[in-house]
Amino acid sequence: MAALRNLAASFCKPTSLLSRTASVLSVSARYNIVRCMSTGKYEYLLVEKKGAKENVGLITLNRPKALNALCDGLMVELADVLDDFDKDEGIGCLVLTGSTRAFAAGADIKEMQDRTFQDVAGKNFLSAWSRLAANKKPVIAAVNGHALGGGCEIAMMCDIIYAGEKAKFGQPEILLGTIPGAGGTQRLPRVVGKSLAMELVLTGTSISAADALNAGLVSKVYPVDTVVDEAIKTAEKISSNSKMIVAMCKEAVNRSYENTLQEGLLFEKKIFYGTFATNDRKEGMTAFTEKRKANFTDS
Ligand SMILES: CC(C)=CC(=O)SCCNC(=O)CCNC(=O)[C@H](O)C(C)(C)COP(=O)(O)OP(=O)(O)OC[C@H]1O[C@@H](n2cnc3c(N)ncnc32)[C@H](O)[C@@H]1OP(=O)(O)O
Repeated sequence: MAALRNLAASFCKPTSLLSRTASVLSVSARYNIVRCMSTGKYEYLLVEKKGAKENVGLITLNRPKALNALCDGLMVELADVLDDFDKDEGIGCLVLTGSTRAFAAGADIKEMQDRTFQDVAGKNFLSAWSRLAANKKPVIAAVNGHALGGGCEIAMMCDIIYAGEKAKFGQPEILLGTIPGAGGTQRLPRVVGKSLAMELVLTGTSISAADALNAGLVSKVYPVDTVVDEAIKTAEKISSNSKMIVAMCKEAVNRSYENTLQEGLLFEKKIFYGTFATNDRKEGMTAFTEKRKANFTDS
């Protein structure tokens, strides 16, 4: 109960509520999303703190009737929750999950079907989606069921993907007469290679969790009912490290996708040197030599 009260309080802080309302209103206005924020509850998400130290933020996509289709309102709420968790100093890592049947079946086709070129290009459709990829704190996707189209793309925006045994990954946009718009033609080939990515985006077929593991799209596969708990366990391990050093490490790995190897190695070295300006680097090495557990202060 105390945890719930804390969570509610953190989401109801006047500044947080104001900024959340402002960001929702600005994006909502562009897409004519009519939604009541006055209750402080999310319409499309469940948000909890997990782990023995409540240092893991669990975000559950909660639009079951539409298989968690990623409508504009849901993506705005997701961006909003990410902002809140980013500001929360007690949270070190996030887990993003859906239902047993679907992580997410893609962008909301019914919402998209009547949009024109002017609507999508002029109003910068999918702009709220990039918030997840830009998150400073690590995010683990715990995927069960369908992760299709935008569902596969938001899983790929996460830093680690754990899959339940029955998960399915695919980019079926071609079957709708369009192409992926949130990274399916860009992130996917970098992860699974050109041949498999081409096959998936050009045929619209999906692959199993086992094949996704083989291809390197996911790092681990678990029984369906344990994947979220396993993700939380890993998130707790990450959260027990220095948040500052974790963010630096995440940024260094992400640079490997953007840079040449030489530029990446240079960037890594600079970040590595940078850790020597922190108290946590000093504490980590001191704790090792004193044979005790490090007590990081995120400074
Ligand atoms: C990000 C960008 C730029 C693009 C995209 O993501 S485009 C979307 C890509 N995704 C897809 O094309 C997948 C669409 N969904 C399906 O193919 C199927 O729903 C399924 C294979 C995931 C599951 O099939 P199943 O027979 O088990 O279930 P359904 O009866 O088809 O679905 C249940 C319920 O959910 C609604 N639904 C499912 N996916 C979406 C979606 N992407 N957008 C909107 N609504 C979706 C589906 O219509 C049905 O609801 P109703 O019974 O009320 O119609």
